Amino acid sequence: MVIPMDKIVIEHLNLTYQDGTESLRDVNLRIASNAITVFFGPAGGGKSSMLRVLNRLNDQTDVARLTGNVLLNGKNILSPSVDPVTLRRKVGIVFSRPVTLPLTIYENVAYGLRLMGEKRKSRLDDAVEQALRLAVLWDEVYDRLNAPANAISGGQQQRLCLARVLALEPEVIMLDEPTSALDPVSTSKIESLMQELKQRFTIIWVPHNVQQAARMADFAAFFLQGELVEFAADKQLFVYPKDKRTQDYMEGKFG
Ligand SMILES: Nc1ncnc2c1ncn2[C@@H]1O[C@H](COP(=O)(O)OP(=O)(O)OP(=O)(O)O)[C@@H](O)[C@H]1O
Repeated sequence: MVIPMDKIVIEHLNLTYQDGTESLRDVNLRIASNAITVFFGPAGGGKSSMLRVLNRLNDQTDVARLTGNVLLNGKNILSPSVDPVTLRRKVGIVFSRPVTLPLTIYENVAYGLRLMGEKRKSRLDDAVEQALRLAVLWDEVYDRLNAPANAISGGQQQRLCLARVLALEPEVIMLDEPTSALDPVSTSKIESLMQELKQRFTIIWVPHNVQQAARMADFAAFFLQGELVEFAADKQLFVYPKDKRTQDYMEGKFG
């Protein structure tokens, strides 16, 4: 049996926004590599805030206080010495609606690499193809790489966003309700794709409902009003929740 390694260790994390909202309170959590960890729970629980901490997107929002440690490969990413741009290459994010750039399919994937200074066409071509293949989109778009990105379907655009992240060779991929705007067929494609990609990456997934949480989870964390209420491996949390609040949420007693 392979024992999962901790990719990320979160210790005593507290986050308060400038308006006084305490969106995370003393969160302690270990995120395993080569696995899918789901963060689930009702709106306002702190899941998106947690993702934004993990790649320092919070640097650009109105955070009043952020304390605690977030260790990635043992190094505290909250330290001022960590460059957020470098961090965001290692910890990529896909949002709930596909946010494509008003560029061609090719340029959407090449964008981050060009920003990093890559100019060699052959390198860019290889990286674009490889990322599109990993995102299982290559066969659908290889003959129209110069078409505008918004000419493909919503499900394809979401995989394009994933390809854009993959082109930067990340270590962690975070997905914030990535299928909430997609039809069931596209949803199922993204779900099975991520089950494949977990062999190579650490994946954090905010599902859009409990059923998806249970389908996807190798580890599951239930967030409620800024608190990490419960965390468990496998599907345990969905079968035997220990906390009454987790159980009530899963039974639909509150939403
Ligand atoms: N920029 C901000 N300024 C002030 N409060 C914020 C900000 N962003 C989020 N919050 C608040 O922090 C709390 C946690 O929100 P967050 O978006 O992290 O939760 P969530 O579990 O992801 O919910 P959702 O599913 O609605 O996105 C909520 O009370 C929210 O209103």
